[in-house]
Amino acid sequence: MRGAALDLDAVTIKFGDFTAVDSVDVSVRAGEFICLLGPSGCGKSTLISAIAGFEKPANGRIHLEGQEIRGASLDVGMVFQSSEALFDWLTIRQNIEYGPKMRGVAKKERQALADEFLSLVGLAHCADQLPRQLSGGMRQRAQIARVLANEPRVVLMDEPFGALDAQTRQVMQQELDRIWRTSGCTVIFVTHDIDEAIVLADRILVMTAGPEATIKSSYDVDIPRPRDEAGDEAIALHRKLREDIGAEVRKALQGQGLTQEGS
Ligand SMILES: Nc1ncnc2c1ncn2[C@@H]1O[C@H](COP(=O)(O)OP(=O)(O)OP(=O)(O)O)[C@@H](O)[C@H]1O
Repeated sequence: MRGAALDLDAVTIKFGDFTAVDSVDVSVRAGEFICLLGPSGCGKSTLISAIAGFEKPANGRIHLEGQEIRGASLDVGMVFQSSEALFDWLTIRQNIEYGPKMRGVAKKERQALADEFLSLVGLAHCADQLPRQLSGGMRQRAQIARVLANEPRVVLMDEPFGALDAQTRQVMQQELDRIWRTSGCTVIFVTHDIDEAIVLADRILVMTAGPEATIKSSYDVDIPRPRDEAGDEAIALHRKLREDIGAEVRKALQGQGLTQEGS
């Protein structure tokens, strides 16, 4: 699997007269791990929906390795927060084989793909179970395997660990770090959790409060992997990000009339 470069050029996304995202410019390197942070409701999901080809920008363009993204494609996979995205009547193996089957991959080859990704996410022993028989963390691993079995070049993740308890979340972050390095794909990961972004990202992008949200700042994370969120560098970066995002959250709350100016 090979990651793809992405170029977002003046991307604006509207819902009717409402401009959710305004003029976003971002270049992502092939194989890069980007985390997207920002106040609740600023437009993170909207932006990655446009990269997935689910939303069409009102202005601007998104290119994957120079090809304009005009709709959903197998090059871009999406992992959602809810593991209900799995088909609950299919076994884990059948869920993983579903995408390859739909694109006409022969039975033997898709069985091999399923074996490869079941083993990559550590679920080989659960292949024949149904999603409801697995824990939340295991279901999220199955979702990741299902997406990777389509051999995407870019994986978009919308708060994939948001519903997990703190311990499971930490294990899943370590697992994702390993899976990403093995698979080589480009990842864009939406999260509310600053520590999660610090542990995972090559680069963290902070969005402004919406409407008309855009990219406010970009932080290269040069801390050696595997990372410890309690290390000095991580703590210093956490502080900077908290201030940066906090200013946007206050703006968003003021916009909703919920705080006084300067509070
Ligand atoms: N289909 C839609 N129709 C109209 N407005 C929408 C639609 N989808 C999103 N919005 C609006 O666009 C803005 C951005 O929403 P979005 O879900 O992208 O934010 P977010 O940063 O992902 O939020 P959160 O962090 O809470 O998940 C919000 O004001 C939201 O109400």
